[in-house]
Amino acid sequence: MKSATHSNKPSGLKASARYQAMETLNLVYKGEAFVNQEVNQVLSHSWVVDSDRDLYTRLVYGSLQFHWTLQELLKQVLKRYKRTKKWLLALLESSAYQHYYLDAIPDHAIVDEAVRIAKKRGNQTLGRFTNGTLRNLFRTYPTIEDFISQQASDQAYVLSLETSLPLDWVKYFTQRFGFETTQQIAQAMAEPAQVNVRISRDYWQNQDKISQILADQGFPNQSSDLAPHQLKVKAGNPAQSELFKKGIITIQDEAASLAVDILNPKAGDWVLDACAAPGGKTVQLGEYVGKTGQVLAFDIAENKLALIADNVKRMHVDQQVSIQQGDASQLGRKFPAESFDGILVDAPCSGVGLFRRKPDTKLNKDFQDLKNLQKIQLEILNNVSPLLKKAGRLVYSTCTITAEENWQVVEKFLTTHPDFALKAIGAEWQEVLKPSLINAACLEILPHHFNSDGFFVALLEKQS
Ligand SMILES: C[S@@+](CC[C@H](N)C(=O)[O-])C[C@H]1O[C@@H](n2cnc3c(N)ncnc32)[C@H](O)[C@@H]1O
Repeated sequence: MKSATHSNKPSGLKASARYQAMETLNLVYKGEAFVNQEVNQVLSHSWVVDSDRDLYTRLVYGSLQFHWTLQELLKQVLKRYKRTKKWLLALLESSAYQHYYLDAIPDHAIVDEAVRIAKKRGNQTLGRFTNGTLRNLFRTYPTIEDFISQQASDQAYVLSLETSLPLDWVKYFTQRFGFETTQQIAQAMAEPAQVNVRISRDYWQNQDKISQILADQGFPNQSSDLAPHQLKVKAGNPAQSELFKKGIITIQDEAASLAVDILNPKAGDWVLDACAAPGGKTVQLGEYVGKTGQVLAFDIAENKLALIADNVKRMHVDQQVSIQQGDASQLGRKFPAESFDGILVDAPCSGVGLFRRKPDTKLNKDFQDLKNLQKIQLEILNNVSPLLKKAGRLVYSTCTITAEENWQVVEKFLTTHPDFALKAIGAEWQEVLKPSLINAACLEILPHHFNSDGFFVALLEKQS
C-alpha cells in the first residue's frame, strides 16, 4: 500500500481539511491505502492546517462510515457513476456527507469549497459539474430520510441505507442470523467505535483508583459490561494519559481481550502467540505467564514486529516475551512436537467484527475471500497444533462473525484432529467473564450484545 506523498508541504486550498480528505478517500477507494495509516501520515506530517485537523479526520471517517448510502445517493444523480474519476467521487461523497450527516455547515459553504477543489484538482468544467451535481442532489433529496423513503420498500435495502451496511452483508447476515438479529447487528455497526482500556493484571486490585485518576485527568470512563478489567473511555485519547505511558493501562477492545483470559495460561507457562502483531494479546499473555514463563510471539509481517516490541516494553513484559518473524503455517518445522503449554492463534481474518472501527474494511468485500481465509486459518491450526503439549490448551480467535471463519474452521479442525476437543467455558472463568458468558461452547460476541467489536473465541484442549 502506498501513501500520498508530497514533495512540498501543501499550502493554501491544498492544506484544507476538505482537499486532504478528498485525497485520502481517493487513495482508500482505489485500494491504494489503509485509512488509519493514511490519516496518521497526513496528520503527522501536518499536510493539513492545524485548525482543520479535526474536520479532516471527521470527513474521512464519516464519509467512509456512510460510504454505502452516499454512493447509492450519488448514483441517483450521476448517470455515469462508474466512469466518474475516483477523486471526484471522493469529493462529491465527502460533500454529501457534510450536507446529510453534519449539522451547522451551510450548503453554500459545502458547494463553494467543493467547486474550488474540483477546479484546482481538475479544471473549470469539473468545477461546473460539481456545482450542478451537488445542487441537484440537495434539491432532490433535502434529507437522508427523504431519499430512503423514496426507495422501494425492500426491507433489506432500506436497512442497508439506514445503517450504511452494504446490501450484500445485510443479505449474508440475514441468511446466517435472521432479519431481526441482522437489524441489531447493522445498527450496532453504525454506532461510533468505542475506545476501551485494559488494566494491566498487576493493577487489577486498584481498578477503582485507576478509573478515578483517568477521570480526573480528563478521560471520563465507566466499567465495561463485558470484560471486568476494562474501562470504556467516553472522551479524550487515553494513549496520551500518564497511566498509558507508564504501562498501567493499554488500549484494547473489550471483546478482543477475552481470548487470552479464556486461554488462561499459568505463571511459568511457555506459550506460543502464532499471529501476534501488533501485540495486544502478546502483552496480556506476558502478564499471565509472568517472569518465570515465556511467550514466543510470531508474525509473518516483518514491518509489524517493532509494534510488538514497543507494546511489550511499555507494558513491562519484555523480559518474558521473545519476538520472531515467521509464517505460522510453517512453524511445525521450527520446534519439536509438544513444546508449548498453551497456544494462541489469533488468526488473520476478514475483520467483519471491526466494521465500525475500520470502516474501509466494508469496501470491496469479495465473499470468495472468506473461503480463502478459511484455508489459511486451517493451515495455521494444522501446523501449530502438534506443538501443543498433551492436556495443553489452544485458543482460536478471530475478529469476525462469519461462519466460514469461525464455526466451520473449528468443526473442520476437530474432524481431522481427534486428539482435540472443544472445551466449554465454565466455572474456571468466573473472575474474568460475565455470568451470561459462562457455559458457552464457544464465545461468539455479536456487536449488539455488548456494543463492542464482533469477536469469536474457541477453546480447544489436547487429550492427555
Ligand atoms: C488479527 S491480527 C493479530 C492481532 C494480535 N494478536 C493482537 O492482539 O494485537 C492477525 C495477524 O496475523 C498475521 N499473519 C497473517 N498471516 C500469518 C501467517 N501465515 N503467520 C503468522 N502471522 C500471520 C498478520 O500480519 C496480523 O498481524
